[in-house]
This record gives sequence, C-alpha cells and structure tokens, in this order.
Amino acid sequence: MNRLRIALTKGRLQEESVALFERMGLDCTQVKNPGRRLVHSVSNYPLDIVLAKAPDVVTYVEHGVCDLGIVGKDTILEMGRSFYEVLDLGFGRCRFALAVRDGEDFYGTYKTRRIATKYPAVARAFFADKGMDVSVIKIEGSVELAPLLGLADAIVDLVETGATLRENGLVPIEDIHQISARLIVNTASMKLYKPEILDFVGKCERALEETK
Ligand SMILES: Nc1ncnc2c1ncn2[C@@H]1O[C@H](COP(=O)(O)OP(=O)(O)OP(=O)(O)O)[C@@H](O)[C@H]1O
Ligand SMILES: O=P(O)(O)OC[C@H]1O[C@H](OP(=O)(O)OP(=O)(O)O)[C@H](O)[C@@H]1O
Repeated sequence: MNRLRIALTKGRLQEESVALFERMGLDCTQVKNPGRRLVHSVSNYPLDIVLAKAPDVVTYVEHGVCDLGIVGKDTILEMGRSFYEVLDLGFGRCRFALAVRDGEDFYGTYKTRRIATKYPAVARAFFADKGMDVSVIKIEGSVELAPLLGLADAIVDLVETGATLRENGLVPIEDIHQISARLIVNTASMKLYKPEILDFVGKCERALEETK
C-alpha cells in the first residue's frame, strides 16, 4: 500500500482533526507531541501528517506534495479549487458575514463603500453578484478593527458566536456563506492511489457517522 500524506490546518481545526483521526483508529501519538518535527507518522496506518497554515494546505494539495488536506471552506472559497472536495467534516462551523458599525446605514449611501477583509476574493464576488462597486482593503487579522478605526465602512469576516462583533459595537447585516472543515484530495492522487484514498475516506465517513 502506498503511504499517503495529509496536510492539516494548524490552529482552530487541528484538535478536532486529530480527534477525528483517533476515532478512525489512527495512532496520533506523534502529531500530538510534535516538538519541532514537521512530518508526523501514524504508526498503525500508512499515513504521514503535516501541519500547515490554511492557504498552505491548499497549495500542498494542489501541487500534489500532499495527497489529502483538511481545510476550512472559507479558504477553499477564497483560493478557488483545483482538487476534489470529498467530505464535509462538520466541525469548524462558522459563517462568512457582512458586518457594520451598529446603526450604520450601509446600503443607504451612494459613495463607494470600503470593505476590509482577510478574504478579498470572497468579498469581491459577493459585491459583484449584487452589482455593487466597492473598494476592498486586505487586512491580515483582527479585521473588526478596521471599521472602528475608520478605515472601512464594513467588514467581510468569519463569525462563529458573534462575540467579537458584539464586543466591538459591530452587527452582522448579511450572511454570505456557511463554513465548515472539508476533506480535500489531489486529483492525480485520486487516480494513482484510488484504493488507499477510498480506504481513508471510508474510515473517515464511518467515524463521522458513528459520532452523529
Ligand atoms: N471563529 C471561528 N469559528 C470557527 N471556525 C473558525 C473560526 N475562525 C476560523 N475558523 C476556521 O478555522 C480555520 C483556521 O483558523 P485559525 O484562526 O486557526 O487560523 P487563521 O485565521 O488562518 O490564522 P492565524 O493563525 O493567523 O490566526 C479558518 O480557516 C476557518 O475555517
Ligand atoms: O464570532 P466569534 O466567535 O467571536 O469568532 C469570530 C472571530 O474568530 C476569527 O478570528 P481569530 O480569532 O481567528 O483571529 P484573527 O481575526 O486574528 O484571524 C474571526 O476572524 C473573528 O474575528
């Protein structure tokens, strides 16, 4: 059996990805005790695990250096996709929303609105769909700051509990897309290592089914 390689998104999706692997019966000792090592092997299944930032997960899978990846739908929508999206893993749930300062009449003005976001492609597509001309400003984090500082009229960002918006005097005015973690597969790997990939996806599906 060929040994597969999977890229997991570090951070918020990491713990639940590893918990899913454990429910699949995979020995995750190495990835749970990484130290400074970057490639972690599973001792009882032909799989190596790498941890990466979300956009890098997509890059590694697109280039085929990783056969599989776990990444949020937000990253997939932002980066486009030339891979298979095979499973909705059901965790990492949140949504893309348009949010403004409480009391702001976002649609009631004719000036070009400035939109701050970590996701410029998603924001542009959302407003293009509405036929609205907006100016999109790319921000790398804590996007909620931009309207507070007067840099933007609105933000497009991920909302989970809504606490970050609330605590900063912002309100969501439109939902754009529901988000959750997805299992993605490199297109060539799917052909070359079909039995291995199907075995892994099947295990994954059964573990998800059992915990429903
Ligand atoms: N508030 C949230 N609730 C649920 N899932 C989230 C939330 N924020 C982010 N996510 C999901 O987790 C993924 C990783 O987010 P995480 O915050 O760990 O890293 P990041 O935003 O890419 O960058 P950084 O490491 O710089 O904070 C996101 O791409 C998204 O799919
Ligand atoms: O609705 P909530 O439960 O408050 O979650 C939403 C927040 O979580 C994410 O930020 P993150 O913590 O990843 O920090 P970042 O903005 O620096 O990426 C997102 O960008 C929001 O700021």
